[in-house]
Amino acid sequence: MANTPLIRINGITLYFDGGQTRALNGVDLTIQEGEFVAIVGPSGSGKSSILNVIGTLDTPTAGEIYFRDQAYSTIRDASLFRRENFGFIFQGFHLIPTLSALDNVIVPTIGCEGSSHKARAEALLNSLGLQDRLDHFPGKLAGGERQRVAIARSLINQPRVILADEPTGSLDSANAQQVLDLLAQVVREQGLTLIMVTHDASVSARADRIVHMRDGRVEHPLGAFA
Ligand SMILES: Nc1ncnc2c1ncn2[C@@H]1O[C@H](COP(=O)(O)OP(=O)(O)OP(=O)(O)O)[C@@H](O)[C@H]1O
Repeated sequence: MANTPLIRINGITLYFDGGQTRALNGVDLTIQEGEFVAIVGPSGSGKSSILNVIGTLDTPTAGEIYFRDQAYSTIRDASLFRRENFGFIFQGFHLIPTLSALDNVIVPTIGCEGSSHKARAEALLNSLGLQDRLDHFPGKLAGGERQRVAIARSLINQPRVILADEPTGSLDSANAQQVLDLLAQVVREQGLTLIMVTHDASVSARADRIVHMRDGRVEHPLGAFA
């Protein structure tokens, strides 16, 4: 594991509703390259919010985030930065119902240069055991299969970090286990960093580190706050 953190979060605050709702309240957190970090905490504690600001889906109200040495406040093209560095996996899969599994995986490459996206998507789906499902629409796939398509989609642009928000939350325990095994395997093989929000203790138990959140802050051992 590298000594310089991959991601450094300094005093991040995030407000919604014109300042009426405080989702994050001074979060400090560092994440090393190659780490599997589980983010846990009560509902409303800011878990999804921290994932969203790391992934540039939300812009913090105050504070700074660094990716290696690049400060987020200096990023000119957030969607390019996001596409180059992050893959996203959501609890509800977020697949497009009118596209096949293969086309769903290709969606994040739209507008990108290069011609090998389809071959790469096929290879990813094959590696996730979906070689017989390439032409299936999401409605014809089981939940575990849908999430495997979503994992393939998250990997299509060769990101450095996977941000997963309750990826097993809609699956029964056998499928959850299988999806988690596949995700952990691919992350390990490719040396990716995995940041995962989860309510499931059997999922967080597999992480290198568990980050506890409460009231928009990272809770440290002994009840102290960062
Ligand atoms: N887009 C939004 N607009 C307004 N308020 C929001 C928005 N997103 C989150 N919030 C609020 O910010 C706070 C933190 O929400 P967040 O979704 O980050 O928590 P969470 O820990 O992920 O919760 P859960 O486990 O229920 O998903 C909550 O009070 C939530 O209602």
